[in-house]
Amino acid sequence: MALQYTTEKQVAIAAVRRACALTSSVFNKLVKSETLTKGDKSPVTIADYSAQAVVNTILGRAFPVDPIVGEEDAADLRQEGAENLRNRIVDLCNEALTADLGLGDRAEWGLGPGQERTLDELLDAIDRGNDQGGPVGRRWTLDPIDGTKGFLRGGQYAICLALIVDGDVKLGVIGCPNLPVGDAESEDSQRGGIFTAVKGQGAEQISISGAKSTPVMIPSMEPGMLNLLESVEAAHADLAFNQQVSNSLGITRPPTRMDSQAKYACLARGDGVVYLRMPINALYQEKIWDHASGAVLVQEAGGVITDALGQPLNFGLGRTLGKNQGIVAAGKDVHGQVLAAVQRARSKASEATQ
Ligand SMILES: Nc1ncnc2c1ncn2[C@@H]1O[C@H](COP(=O)(O)O)[C@@H](OP(=O)(O)O)[C@H]1O
Ligand SMILES: [Mg+2]
Ligand SMILES: [Mg+2]
Ligand SMILES: [Mg+2]
Repeated sequence: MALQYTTEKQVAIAAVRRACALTSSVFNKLVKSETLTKGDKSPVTIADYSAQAVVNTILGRAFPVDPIVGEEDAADLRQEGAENLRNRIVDLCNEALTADLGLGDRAEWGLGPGQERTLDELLDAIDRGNDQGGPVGRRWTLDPIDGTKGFLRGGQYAICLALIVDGDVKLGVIGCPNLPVGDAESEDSQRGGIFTAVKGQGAEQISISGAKSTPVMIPSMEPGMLNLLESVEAAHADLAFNQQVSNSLGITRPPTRMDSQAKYACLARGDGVVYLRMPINALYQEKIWDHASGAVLVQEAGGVITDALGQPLNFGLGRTLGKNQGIVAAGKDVHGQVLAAVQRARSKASEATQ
C-alpha cells in the first residue's frame, strides 16, 4: 500500500502557515537595509531567512533525522555587522514559533507560547538546509520565499516545501499569502491560500486559516482557449520564446505574468493552463526547491510536467535539476500539443542560429 504521509503533510502545512504569517507581517515593515544581495546578485531579505529558520525548526523537531535542501544559508548573517539583521530575525522567528496553536498544530512540534529559540539555534536551523540532495533516501526541500523579487514589489511569492523520497516528490505544500482566494485575475480582496498534494491522493487548496479545503483539478480546454503562465522577470525565462509558442498554438489570450510557484498553484486550479519556462542562459540549472512542490501539485491536479525535451524532471541529482532544460507544465489533454509547439519553436531558433 502506498504511504499516506499524513503526519508529514500536517507538519508541512503547519510550518508553511506560520511562515506565511511571518512573511506577510514583514512586508509591511521591511526597510531597505533588511535586504541583502547574494553572491549571484539575487536578493534575500530577513523574511527569507526567518521563514527558513521557522520551517527548519519545526521540521527538525518533528523529523529530527530528515535532511533539508534549503535555498538559504546563514553565512552572511554570521558576519560582523549583521547584528541588526540577526536581532530582527530572532524576534520574527520567535513571534512565529510562539503564536498560539491553531487548527492542526501540535505542541510537540515545538510550537506555541514559551517555545522561544536562541539566536544560535535559529542560525543553526537555517544551516540545516545544507543537504546536497541525491538519488537515495528521504529529504525535504524548502524555498522559504520563492519569488523574492515579487515579494519585494508587493506581488506574488510563495513558501514552498516538498518531501522527496528516492528522487520522487511525494508531498508538496505551497503557501501563497498574496494570491486571491478566487482566481488570479479577479480583484478579490480576500487573499491567501495553501496548496497541497500527496502522490496518489490528489491536490487541494486550503484556506490560510485551515478551516476550509477544496479539491483542485485542471479543467480540460481547447488549445485556442489556453492561457500561458510565465515569469515576470525576463532574466528568469525566455518570454519571447513563449510568444512564439503562443502564436504557433493559436493562443489569443495575453499571458498571465506572476512571480513564484504561485504559477503552479494557478495552473492546478485552472487559472491558466500552461506554464512555460525556457532558459535564457542554457547553462543555468534550475533549483529543485523552485519546482518540487509545484511538480507534484500539477501532477495530482491532473497535469503533466516535463522539460522542453519531454523528459521528466529529475529531483534526485542534487540541489539542481541538472541537465533538464526548461519546464513545460500543462493539463494532460494539452501537454502533448504544447510540447510539440515548444519543439517546433526550438528547431526554428536553432536553424536561425546556424
Ligand atoms: N537566470 C535564471 N533563470 C531561471 N531562473 C532563475 C534565474 N535566476 C534566478 N532564478 C530563479 O527564479 C526563481 C523565481 O522564479 P519566477 O521567475 O518564476 O518567479 C528564483 O527563486 P527565488 O525568488 O526563490 O530566489 C530563482 O531561484
Ligand atoms: Mg533566491
Ligand atoms: Mg525560488
Ligand atoms: Mg527563494
